[in-house]
Amino acid sequence: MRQELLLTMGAIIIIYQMFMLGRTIGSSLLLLKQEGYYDLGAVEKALLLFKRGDDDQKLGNLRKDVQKWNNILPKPKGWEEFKFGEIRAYFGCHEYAGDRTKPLLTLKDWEYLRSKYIEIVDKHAVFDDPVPPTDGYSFDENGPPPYYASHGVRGRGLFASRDIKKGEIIHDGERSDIEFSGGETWRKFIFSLPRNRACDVIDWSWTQKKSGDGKNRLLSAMDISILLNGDKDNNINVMPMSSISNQFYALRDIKMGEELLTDYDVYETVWADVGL
Ligand SMILES: C[S@@+](CC[C@H](N)C(=O)[O-])C[C@H]1O[C@@H](n2cnc3c(N)ncnc32)[C@H](O)[C@@H]1O
Repeated sequence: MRQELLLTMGAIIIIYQMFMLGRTIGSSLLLLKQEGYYDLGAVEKALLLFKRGDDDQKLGNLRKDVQKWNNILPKPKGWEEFKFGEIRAYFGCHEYAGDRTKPLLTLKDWEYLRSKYIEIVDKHAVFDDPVPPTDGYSFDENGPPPYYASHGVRGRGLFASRDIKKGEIIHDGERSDIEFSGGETWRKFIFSLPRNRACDVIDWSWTQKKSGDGKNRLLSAMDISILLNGDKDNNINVMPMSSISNQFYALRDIKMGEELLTDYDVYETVWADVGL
C-alpha cells in the first residue's frame, strides 16, 4: 500500500516536472521566435532553452542572452532623438563599413531583415517576389536584373552577369526600393537589429526626391540591388535617369563580370529633411 502511494506520488511529481519543462520550452521557444533567434547556433539555442526557467525574471535573462548572442545592443538613453551621425557612431559603423570582407547576406539574412521591416515599419508590407533577394527582384519577364552580388576591390558589390549595351536599363528601384515614413520609424527599425545588420541598413539608406518639387524621401532596399557601389568620373558606368529617378541605365558598354559603379552624389542626401 505504502509502495503504491510512493509510486503514485513519484508519477505525479514526474508528470508535474514534465509539464513544467514543457511550459518552459514552449515559452522559451516563443520568446526566441519573438526576439529573433537569427544568428544563434543549435548549441546556443539548446543552452538557452535548458538553462532558463519560466518566470518573468528568467525570461528577462533569456531575452538579454538572445540579444547579446544576436549582437543587439541595448538602446542608449535618449535614442529616440538620435540623429543619423549619432546612430552610426553608437553602432560603431565606421569600422564595420571599412571591412571589405563582410560576407554576402544569405537568404535567411534577407528574410530576417524583411520580417523585422514588417514587424517594425509596415505591417502590411508583402515580400512575395518569386526572384529571391540573393538574386535581386523581378526586373522583367526574364527574371532578375543583369547583375550578381560578389566581392571586388571595394568589398561587396554588383557585377554584370552578361554583356550590357550602352543605354540599357539595368536596375529599376521602383520595383525593389522600400520607403520609411520618416526618421522615427527608421530609428526604431535600426535599433531593433543586430549590430552588423544595423550598420548595413545605415549604409544602405539614402534620401531622394521622387518629383522635382517633392519632399525628400527616406529609402533603402532589401535585396542585392542595394550593393551598388559608388565611384568617381571614368569609373562610373551606370547612372539614374535623373536625380528624381530610381531607374539606372548603362553609360557605356559594360563587359560581363565588370563591377557596376554609380555616382552617389546624384541624390542629395539631407538627413534633416527626414527627421534625422
Ligand atoms: C549602398 S552601399 C554599397 C554596398 C557596400 N559595399 C556593402 O558591402 O554593403 C554603400 C556603401 O558602400 C561602401 N562603398 C561604396 N562605394 C565604395 C567604393 N568605391 N569603395 C569602397 N567602399 C564603397 C561605402 O561604405 C558606402 O557607404
